[in-house]
Amino acid sequence: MSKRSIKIVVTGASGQLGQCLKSISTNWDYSITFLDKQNLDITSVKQVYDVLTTIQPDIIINTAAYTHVDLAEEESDRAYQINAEAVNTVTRFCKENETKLIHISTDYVFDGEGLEPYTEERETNPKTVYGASKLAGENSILNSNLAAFWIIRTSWLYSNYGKNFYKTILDLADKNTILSVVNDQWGSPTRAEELADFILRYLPQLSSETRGIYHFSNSGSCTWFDFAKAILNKHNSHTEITAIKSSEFPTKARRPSYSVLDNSKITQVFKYKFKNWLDALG
Ligand SMILES: NC(=O)C1=CN([C@@H]2O[C@H](COP(=O)(O)OP(=O)(O)OC[C@H]3O[C@@H](n4cnc5c(N)ncnc54)[C@H](OP(=O)(O)O)[C@@H]3O)[C@@H](O)[C@H]2O)C=CC1
Ligand SMILES: Cc1cn([C@H]2C[C@H](O)[C@@H](COP(=O)(O)OP(=O)(O)O[C@H]3O[C@@H](C)C(=O)[C@@H](O)[C@H]3O)O2)c(=O)[nH]c1=O
Repeated sequence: MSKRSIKIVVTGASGQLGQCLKSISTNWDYSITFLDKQNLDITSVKQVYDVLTTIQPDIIINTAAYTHVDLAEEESDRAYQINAEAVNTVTRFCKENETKLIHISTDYVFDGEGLEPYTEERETNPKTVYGASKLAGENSILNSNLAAFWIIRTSWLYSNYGKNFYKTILDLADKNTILSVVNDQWGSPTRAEELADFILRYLPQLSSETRGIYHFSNSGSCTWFDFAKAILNKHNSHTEITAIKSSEFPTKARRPSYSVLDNSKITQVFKYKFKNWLDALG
């Protein structure tokens, strides 16, 4: 399949990753249709079939998701509808139409009790509704026996688009708030533009040979406190910041203490070189 002929649909197009994909899409010779929730609500089986049958994409990049980690604890049904049932519908469409699927998942599928980076083979054990609903989405793809799919688990995504920790910290700093940030949860911040670039650059290699789960995160690890400090540094902000324990920042959903992803499979399979998280922050 030549690059020019690849027809792609991006779901959840007005979200963070969707907007990153759109912002760099002109660098590529693909025919990409960006569909936000108004144009394609993935929880509507009829819309999924009507819209996608009309477009007949070669590849669907599913960035649509319910990502409100705390609210999901109260809106479990909605989280499962979007992150699990709708993923099942999209997967069914892909299977029936021989469409390839790139689906995005999360480090929160792990319980965070590990002490070393999580490989793709490691047992999952989500502790939050968000994580469990995303895992259910992964499982519907894995159980479908779809010929060509990538499930890309990423972590701590940030960019200038949408809502994310990076922007929240800058907003709080702007308001001159004294920041208190947890220093006992470890992970790997991942620049969303880098993930978007990886997806568009490597998608011609999506095939039955490369199908499977992949971990994509910038290399190295830090705590949310380290990340916040680096964000403030980058923006020459002198806002005061204190390291606190998770117990001092109670949230509805308990985040994993350690959710660093081992990204070496992508390096091995695609010869891809990840940036360190601090270098990626710039
Ligand atoms: N953000 C992060 O830190 C991380 C994200 N991920 C995963 O990466 C993917 C992209 O995340 P990100 O872009 O940051 O998330 P966003 O929340 O920014 O984007 C998700 C988009 O999906 C849309 N959406 C929600 N419900 C539906 C629906 N029924 N039909 C169609 N679209 C819908 C949302 O619209 P609306 O907001 O209007 O509901 C939103 O625009 C997700 O799968 C997420 O789970 C993984 C690890 C880290
Ligand atoms: C804003 C803020 C957060 N925190 C803590 C709360 C939490 O434990 C941690 C992260 O905060 P957030 O709620 O912004 O991040 P959170 O929504 O948990 O981010 C997650 O989003 C989902 C979608 C994913 O898939 C994950 O990879 C991850 O990126 O930092 C502070 O300690 N101080 C603060 O001022």
